[in-house]
Amino acid sequence: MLRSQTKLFALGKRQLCRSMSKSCDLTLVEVDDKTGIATLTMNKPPVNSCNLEMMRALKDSMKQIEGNKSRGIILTSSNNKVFSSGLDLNELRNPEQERLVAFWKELQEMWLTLYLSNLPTAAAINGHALAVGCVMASACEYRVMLPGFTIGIHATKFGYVVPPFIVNSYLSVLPRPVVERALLQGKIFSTDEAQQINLIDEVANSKEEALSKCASFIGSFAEANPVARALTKRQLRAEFARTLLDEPEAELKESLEYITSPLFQDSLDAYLAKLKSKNKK
Ligand SMILES: CCCCC/C=C\C/C=C\CC/C=C/CC(=O)SCCNC(=O)CCNC(=O)[C@H](O)C(C)(C)COP(=O)(O)OP(=O)(O)OC[C@H]1O[C@@H](n2cnc3c(N)ncnc32)[C@H](O)[C@@H]1OP(=O)(O)O
Repeated sequence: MLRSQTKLFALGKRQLCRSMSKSCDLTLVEVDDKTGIATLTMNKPPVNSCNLEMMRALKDSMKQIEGNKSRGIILTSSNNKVFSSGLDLNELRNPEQERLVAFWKELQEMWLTLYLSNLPTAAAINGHALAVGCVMASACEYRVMLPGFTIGIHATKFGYVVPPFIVNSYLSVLPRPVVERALLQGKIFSTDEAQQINLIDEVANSKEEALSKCASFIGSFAEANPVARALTKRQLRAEFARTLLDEPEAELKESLEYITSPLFQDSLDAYLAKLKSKNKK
């Protein structure tokens, strides 16, 4: 995509600058003037983990793209090894109640905004997509992945119960028996395995090729009336979004109780220690 053909803007600046000093643009949005397709790039070093500010930036960017009358959204990463490492586990560890409430509500809203977007959505998965990273890719309508990476929801492997809307994200892409086995095993798929079970739609050999394949998918709706398309999509997806649309407070309460339980905190401590020790060896 040529720089001259794109409009570039960034969100999350103010939020990030309050809590971190490393970088100031959590998300980047480029709109191709010719196609009208927006590329939404996750840009939170080192591994695009989703903390409160990141999810807010993602949600705000998606709303801004919808408001700008773009023709579609391609979600991707500025990191060429990691699409997203999922929720920022530090947000869940010994959380301060008020921040945890804001964090979980933001997760609910970010997921709903992406899952029910009026626009065609596609993910150019140019790195590992783990847990909520996989959930975000699954919430899109189309997925193109680069070889040599992994994708999946491995929560049960490290002792976490999978929330219903995360189950639904998988169910909107994969058949129920496949979802059941994958979630219960905490299975992480290679690019090839993901293609075999249709968790991803295509494999591309470079990020440029992945973006181009995503753009072609979005272009395939050129003949569809955007309003009719959006309302039909909402109808098709409403069932899986029902819990969060109708009873977000109940889902929040259940999740908060679970996250703050000693059982959850103990397994999180052990998991984080394992993750950190990897880099000390
Ligand atoms: C009864 C009813 C209950 C209903 C249930 C309700 C609620 C349940 C609540 C929660 C359920 C569980 C939900 C889970 C969703 C999630 O998304 S949890 C996130 C899971 N993600 C992971 O496990 C990914 C772990 N990361 C990796 O495997 C690797 O980092 C990587 C992505 C493959 C990249 O590897 P790479 O070698 O490039 O990088 P490093 O490993 O060196 O990482 C760099 C740096 O970043 C830290 N880090 C990585 N991932 C995270 C993360 N997700 N959160 C926080 N920090 C992360 C890592 O520790 C390194 O830090 P450093 O050593 O200090 O440099």
